[in-house]
Amino acid sequence: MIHINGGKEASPYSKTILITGPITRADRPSDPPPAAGPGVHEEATVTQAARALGAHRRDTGPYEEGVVKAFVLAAVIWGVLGFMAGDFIAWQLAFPALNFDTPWTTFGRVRPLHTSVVIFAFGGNVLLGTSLFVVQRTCRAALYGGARLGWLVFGGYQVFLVMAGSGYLLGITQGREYAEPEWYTDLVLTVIWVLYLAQFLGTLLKRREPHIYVANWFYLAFIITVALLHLGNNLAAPVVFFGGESWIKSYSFFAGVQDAMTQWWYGHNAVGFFLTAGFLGIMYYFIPKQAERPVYSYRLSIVHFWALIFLYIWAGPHHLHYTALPDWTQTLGMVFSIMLWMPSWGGMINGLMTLSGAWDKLRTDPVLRFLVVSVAFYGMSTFEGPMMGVKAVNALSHYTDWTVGHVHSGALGWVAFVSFGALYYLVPVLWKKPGLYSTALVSAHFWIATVGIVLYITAMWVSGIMQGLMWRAYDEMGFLQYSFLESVKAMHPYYVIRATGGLLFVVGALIMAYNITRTLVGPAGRPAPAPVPTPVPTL
Ligand code: HEM
Ligand code: HEM
Ligand SMILES: [Cu+2]
Repeated sequence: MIHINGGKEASPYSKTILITGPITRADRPSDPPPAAGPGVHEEATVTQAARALGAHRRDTGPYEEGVVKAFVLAAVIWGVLGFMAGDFIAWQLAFPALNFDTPWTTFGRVRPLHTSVVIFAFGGNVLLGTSLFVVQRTCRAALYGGARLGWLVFGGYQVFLVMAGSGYLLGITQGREYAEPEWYTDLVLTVIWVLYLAQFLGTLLKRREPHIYVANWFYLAFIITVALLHLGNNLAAPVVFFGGESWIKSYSFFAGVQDAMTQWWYGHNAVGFFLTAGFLGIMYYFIPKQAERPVYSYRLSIVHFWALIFLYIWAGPHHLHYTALPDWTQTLGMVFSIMLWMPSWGGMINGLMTLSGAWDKLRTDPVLRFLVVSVAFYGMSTFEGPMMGVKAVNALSHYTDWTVGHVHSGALGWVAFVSFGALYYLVPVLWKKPGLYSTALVSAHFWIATVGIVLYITAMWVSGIMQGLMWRAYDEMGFLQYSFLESVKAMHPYYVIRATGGLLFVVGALIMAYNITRTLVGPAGRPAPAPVPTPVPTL
């Protein structure tokens, strides 16, 4: 049934049609039949959620967008740099001469530079930018703390990134994966993160929309959990407090296997909350917006949220199978890894099925293609992950390139693709352009990057499994059949393929940077092709 404003679902938005029930053909004869599935039955929640999601259609209130623009541009710049660093180390693995025999350019230093730039600089700027955009729009409230706090968070975060990245190249590291910065850089991040939390939470609290849209739940879980992880993992004592050459060096509060577990509690949950929960927030806002459809099932999104955050926290020990970690802890990690498959696929289904009734848009809208394919990659890597969490499988995959392939199907296919989709969505909206400079270039980016990912991960599957099998092969006398060096040599062709795939990914990102730049500086921008008329019933 449809209530025009003034019906029993009294709404502050005049002239707004609020749809509180399943749309039937009788209501709007031109509409396609409602999509099947739980979505159409969750009347109250769906209406609230759809209202939160669509709030800004009616309200162009004074949102703080300057800082969001800055995050978007920073993400593009850091992204290109981080992908280039990744491809550089990929070529180094194929051709070691590229280490150039200087300490600053060796694999050992550039590798953490790569991981930190792509995760924290590219991914981080995407997350901070989109979260500050989404929370304002879905809460119908301007940023708490205003532009001043926003710019403080933005500037402070970039300072942290430069401090961390330059430290790696100079050889300053505490050697904890994905948490390499030393204590003084950690402290800077702590302050910035608290300010960011205050800004996000403050905006939530002053919301004018009663419902807290699910994307904000995911963002909030990301912000709070990353704070806890950061504090727990970085508990360390500087060796010398004042003066001396070693003032930057510190030692962890933990020792031995406890230290290993702390690191992987952090490392695993950095994947779960930085690379997953935050980006699911992006999925839940940008896919419905770009597809112009409501989320497939709002109820599933809530089950998805609680199941995911509850299960993720326990699976960290799968990074330490067959180590000194007690056996029961490893088994716990394995069991929770397998259970994680379910909420992950719940999320994937919710994202994909949001397109029900709008699949045809994939033909004409490459931005939506990025978003949807990212969810497919999310589904793939969250199937592969639980499988690799099984001890018997991990016995083969651990220490091999299979792990690196798994990482990048998540990182390139899911994290980077969903980010590209969000960035392409945001640029015309933020800069108030009729559309992107070129949809054809978005399509080119999509295909080039997709081929790049496929080359990357298939090469890693082959080389990873080959490594694992070569390392465990014995001859009839019981000796190892291959020396380590033989396995390294066997990897060479696959490293070349991976680096070529990486090059394609970089080319794609440069195309994006060009397209976005032309959109910003060019004449008002070429209008996007007229969208295929689609009914937008429940938004
Ligand atoms: C052009 C794109 C990229 C290329 C060519 C690339 C290449 C590489 C290479 C060669 C390594 C080292 C692998 C090893 O030690 O054997 C690596 C590690 C890593 N990269 Fe990338 N990368 C790219 C993009 C990304 C992105 C976008 C992310 C995250 C959002 C990412 C996250 C990581 C992580 C987490 C590792 C560490 C993996 C592990 O320890 O298992 N990479 N990358
Ligand atoms: C249900 C979800 C997932 C599970 C159960 C899972 C499980 C695993 C397992 C078992 C490993 C190998 C540990 C080892 O042998 O050292 C691993 C490594 C990794 N996974 Fe996942 N994974 C999941 C999803 C993802 C996603 C979506 C991403 C990226 C966005 C990701 C990023 C990583 C990274 C970066 C590593 C490498 C860590 C390192 O050794 O440096 N995972 N994961
Ligand atoms: Cu993990």
